[in-house]
Amino acid sequence: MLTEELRNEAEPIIEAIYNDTFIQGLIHENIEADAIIHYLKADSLYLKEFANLYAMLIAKTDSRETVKYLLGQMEFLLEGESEAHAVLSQAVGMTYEEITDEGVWYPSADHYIKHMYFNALTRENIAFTLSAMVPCPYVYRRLAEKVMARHTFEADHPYRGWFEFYARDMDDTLDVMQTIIDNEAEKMSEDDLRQIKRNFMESTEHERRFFNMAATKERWMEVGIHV
Ligand SMILES: Cc1ncc(CN)c(N)n1
Repeated sequence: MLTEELRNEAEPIIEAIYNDTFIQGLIHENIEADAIIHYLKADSLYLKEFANLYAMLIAKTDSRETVKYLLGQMEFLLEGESEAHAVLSQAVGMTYEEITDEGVWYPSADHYIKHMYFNALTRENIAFTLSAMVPCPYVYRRLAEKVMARHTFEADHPYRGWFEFYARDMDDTLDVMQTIIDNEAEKMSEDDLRQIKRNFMESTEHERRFFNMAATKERWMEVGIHV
């Protein structure tokens, strides 16, 4: 199936994310507090836009079942993955609200989100946007699986809860998204299939860039334009 092929092709990028500074910093508890704060400021806005994208897809589908699924996903996102974010904000000794009362819009997060909006705004078939959205739950679950398989965390490890949150089955999310994509892919032209694949692989790389954006505390050059 198409999504199985995509998951296999994404594996080396996810392995690279595992070896990059941010995840290694969480595992070895030597990540800078500023990098975590940078991540949370960006991620709070990212999740808000992700919920908006689900809303756009609701308007495009005529399947009641898909509408119910998308609404459920919005609900979950509007919780903002608070459990995972709480682990990180606790580790830096601040509340999530303090850190994210002004979320900040950094270049790599901007690129990732606009990649998804481009598909939502130019394609009627929701499979195109979903193929750009599915690496969001998939990469995090695959990363957490790798970490939990390779490391044993003490009960008091500050980031254990973060990995456990994402290792916990997001199966229903992923299965539904992947089923919709695989079903739509059956009827697609070669060109459209290439676009579906590009969307998925680019978003997988955007996930890597997002973590590196936080690790390097990436900002816009023109500070006057952005906070
Ligand atoms: C950028 C990003 N990608 C994925 C996730 C996990 N849903 C997240 N919280 N943030």
